[in-house]
Amino acid sequence: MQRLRHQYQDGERRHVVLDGVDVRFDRAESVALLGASGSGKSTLLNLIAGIEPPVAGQVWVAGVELSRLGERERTLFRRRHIGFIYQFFNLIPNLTLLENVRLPRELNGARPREARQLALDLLRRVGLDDRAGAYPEQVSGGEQQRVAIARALAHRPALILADEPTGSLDAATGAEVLGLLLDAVRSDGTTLLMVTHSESVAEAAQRRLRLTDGKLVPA
Ligand SMILES: Nc1ncnc2c1ncn2[C@@H]1O[C@H](COP(=O)(O)OP(=O)(O)OP(=O)(O)O)[C@@H](O)[C@H]1O
Repeated sequence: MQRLRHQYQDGERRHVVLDGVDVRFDRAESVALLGASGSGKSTLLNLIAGIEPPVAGQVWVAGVELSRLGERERTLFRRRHIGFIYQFFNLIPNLTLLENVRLPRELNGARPREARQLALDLLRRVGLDDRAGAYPEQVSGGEQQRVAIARALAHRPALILADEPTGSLDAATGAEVLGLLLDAVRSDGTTLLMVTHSESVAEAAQRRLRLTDGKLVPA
């Protein structure tokens, strides 16, 4: 990302959230993003995902500068190259765990059999292949987050954006979920950028950055 700037209009006032953010993430790197509430962490993730275009500056992901893409292309790009993990899992409630995990692969055009096999492999990897036919509400929060990780990995993304992935889990379950994410970084060469308020989660990442006054600084 280069000289990223973003602001929101608040009536007459301009609220500058990002004020010249320059950063580069490498393959197979895990980065924790810290910052006070309202410092712009979610805004930064949205810009990196191409959900919102920055007011100024450039975002490059997997060799592509996102502002060169139209909105539909950005959606396809996101589906292909970025995995998302949220604090509250965001699984689709009326799909089974297996169906949740196979969906991204199918949206990217994989054959149903291939998508199913990969989804089963991923559920095995997070230790939940025996619950493949269950629905999200039938499993615990930690298990739902493990499924969300399997889902985020299904299309082999270059980048995983995780917004407080352990924020709603107890310490032991959070540590387990974090371990799975870091495994993906090591074994798949994925880049992981995760927002966290937890110092212990941040300590587990290779690099720690803090958003403060619109700038990104080492933490
Ligand atoms: N769509 C919007 N319109 C106007 N202001 C916004 C919008 N989205 C965010 N903001 C403002 O921009 C600032 C940064 O918000 P953002 O959600 O990125 O912070 P955050 O660091 O993720 O906070 P938290 O840790 O509480 O989730 C906040 O002051 C917020 O009120």
